[in-house]
This record gives sequence, structure tokens and C-alpha cells, in this order.
Amino acid sequence: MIPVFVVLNAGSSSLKFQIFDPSDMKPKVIYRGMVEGIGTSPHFLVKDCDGAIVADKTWDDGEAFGHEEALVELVTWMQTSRGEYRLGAVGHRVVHGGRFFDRPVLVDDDAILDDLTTLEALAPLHQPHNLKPIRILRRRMPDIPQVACFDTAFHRSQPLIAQLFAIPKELTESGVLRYGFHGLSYEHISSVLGDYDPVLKAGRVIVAHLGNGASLCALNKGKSIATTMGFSALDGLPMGTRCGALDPGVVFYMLREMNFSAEAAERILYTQSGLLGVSGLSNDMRTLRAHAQKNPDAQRAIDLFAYRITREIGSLIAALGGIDGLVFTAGIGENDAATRAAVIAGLSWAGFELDASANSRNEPRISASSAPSAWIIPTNEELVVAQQMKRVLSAARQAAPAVAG
Ligand SMILES: Nc1ncnc2c1ncn2[C@@H]1O[C@H](COP(=O)(O)OP(=O)(O)O)[C@@H](O)[C@H]1O
Ligand SMILES: CC(=O)OP(=O)(O)O
Ligand SMILES: [Mg+2]
Repeated sequence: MIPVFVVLNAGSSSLKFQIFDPSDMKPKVIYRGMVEGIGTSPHFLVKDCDGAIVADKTWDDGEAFGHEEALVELVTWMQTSRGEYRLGAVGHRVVHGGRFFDRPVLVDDDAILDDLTTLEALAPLHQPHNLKPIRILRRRMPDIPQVACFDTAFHRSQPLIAQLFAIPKELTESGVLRYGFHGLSYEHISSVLGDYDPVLKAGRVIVAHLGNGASLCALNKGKSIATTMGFSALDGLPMGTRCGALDPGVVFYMLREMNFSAEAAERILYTQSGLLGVSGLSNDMRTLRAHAQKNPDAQRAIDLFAYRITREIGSLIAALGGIDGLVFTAGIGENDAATRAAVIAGLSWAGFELDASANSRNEPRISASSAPSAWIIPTNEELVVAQQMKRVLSAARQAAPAVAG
């Protein structure tokens, strides 16, 4: 039986996964899938590497079906219908590693989970859900090695000045720093830049990860030197439902003058702001595009999104001291030609020139100018997790040969 890696990216109502055969140098994906609608109307769907559906199941009793049931379904499916494979190890995307973790870690001690739990308040949309499957598997399958891979770790290469807030030293020393997120995505993009253009690998590149969460990262020779997200995953660009950078005075105003509780203010800024809040319609760019012509609020949300991205790119060009390339990635970055066109139009001062037909065809290279150039590069956070798992597990095996995987 071939031991496989299962990579989990757990959200509040979904459990996305990919299954890798790790035996080659580069882990090879064999299945991708998700359980969505956890807690309401669960749907388990698995596709093979050619996109053919190999499992498709729904449940009537949605309320009784939580993350634990979703995990059991995944493991049972593997054991019963994929007899040639056995679960070798599980890797997790964990968004916040805080100060504790600047690299992936084998979760072989509850103290690690305790440290990561203290970060839940800094990423309430993600961290509690990321940790839940780790706890469930430690209880149900204690012999299966688990590796936590962090969104924050990639940014620890930044100079200290890029990680500081201008606040009293004691607060900084207690851990109030700019951590940055989407690091697994940036690590993937950084690792493939040379396949697109050697200039990008050796040069100054800004990556725009524009998904439901969104941020920018400035890469110098492939290393993060600055990013738009900060202490929490609320900072930086406006997102699907998150406000992005906000004058902290707004929060005091909401608490003192508008009498919101801290919980209510948090809920508004994390789940009712961004594209959804400005449009009053949707967090999904596809829906906003479909209504923009007749709905000025949808158009305003789209315009604000592109305006903020363009402004923040200007700031990162200054941090890099110039720019050689711009990369778009994630759901909006890879699919929404109009957002890319608006951003590049706002960067003509920096020498960017759009190749409109390449952009409309979602081609890899979308700039007419060769320097600086603009690109679409698909992200692959799960592959990065599988690669990090390989490294962590082989180091652990060398240290203690009993570790499986
Ligand atoms: N074809 C498309 N055109 C425009 N926007 C899209 C398209 N497909 C997805 N999106 C946008 O991408 C978002 C999801 O991005 P994704 O990177 O998958 O997010 P996440 O992993 O954070 O859930 C959607 O909410 C939507 O706004
Ligand atoms: C950190 C973050 O915002 O992640 P996502 O884009 O998956 O919501
Ligand atoms: Mg994402």
C-alpha cells in the first residue's frame, strides 16, 4: 500500500483537501476534494487528477454533521474505496503561527496546539477551524503524524522595520507585530517564478493574492520583504467580507459613540465589510460584475477594490526601490480580467502596459511591456504544504526513526 499525504485547508463550513503521493521528489496530487456545507447541507465531493468525479455524497441530517464527521468520511472513503493507498500523514494549512513558529512543525505535543490556540483571536475566521481537525485526529488517530504549515512563516524573512508598528516598545515585545499571511501561496509563487522568467526570480516582484482573502507581497530575489496584512488577517486590502486597513479611530468610535460591543464590531469588520459591505450585495466578484452596470454600489465596491490594490502596490514599489514584475494569483487574480486591467491602468506611471488580448484570455504573460512585466500565475497552497510535510517528516525520521509517513 502506498502511504499518502492528506493536506487539509479547513474553514468554518468547509474542509478542502488534496491527497498526494509523496514518493517522487515533487509530491504528485492524486485526488482533490472538499466537504462543503458542514453543519447545514454537507456535500462530499472528490475528483481525481484528471477532474473526473470519484465520490459525490450528500446528507439530509446536516446539523449533526460537523468537522469530525467530515474527517471520518474522508478517511473512511480512502480506506474502503482506495485500498491501494494508506494514510501516511496529514498536513494542515494553519494561518497564524505568531512568534512561536517561523517554519512548519510536527504536531507531536499538545503544548504546540496550546500555543496555536492563543492565536485564535488574531484570525477568528480561520485559526479555530484550522486547529479543529488537528485535535480531532490526535484523539482519533494518534499514530498518524501531523504537520502544521503556517501562512505567517514565509514573512519572517522581512527586515524588522517592515514588521514593526509605531507603538510602544513593550507592546511590540509582547508580540504586537506585522506577521503577514497567505505565505503558503507566496512561497509557491516564489518557487515557480523562474519557470516564467529568470528576471522575476532574481528581481523585485509584487504578488497580488486576490481571493476571498486578499493581500500583496513584495518579493526581492524570491524573499518576502513587505506585505499588506499585519497582526491579523483583517489588515491591508479590502477583501470579500473584511475591511482591510482601517483607521483604528473607527474602532473606538464604533465602541464608544455607537455603543457596539467588541464582538459586534469584530463581526462587522470581519464578516460584513469589504466587497460585501460596500456593495450591500455580495462578497463574490462574479456577482458584483453581473450587477455592476445597473447597481452603482456594486460598481463602487469593485472600484474601491482596484483603487486600494493600486495604491498599496505603489507603497510596495517604494519598499522594493522599483519593480521588475507584478503577479496576479488566487480566485480574483487568476480569473477577473477587469480587475487586472484596472490595476495595471493605474500603474502606467511605473511603466506597466497591458496586453489586453492576453489579459482577456487569462494568458500567463499579460503585459505588452517587457520591463516591468505582468503575469497570471496559479497558486497552489496545498502543494506547498505537501512539500513542507516531506521536509519536516524526513527531518523527524532522521532524529527519531520511529516517525511514520
Ligand atoms: N471566474 C471568476 N471571475 C471573477 N472572480 C472570481 C472567479 N472565480 C472566483 N472568483 C473570486 O474568487 C473568490 C474566491 O477566491 P479563492 O482564492 O478561491 O478564495 P479562498 O481560497 O480564500 O476561499 C470568490 O469569492 C470570487 O470573488
Ligand atoms: C489568511 C486569509 O485571509 O486566508 P483566506 O484568503 O483563505 O481567507
Ligand atoms: Mg484562500
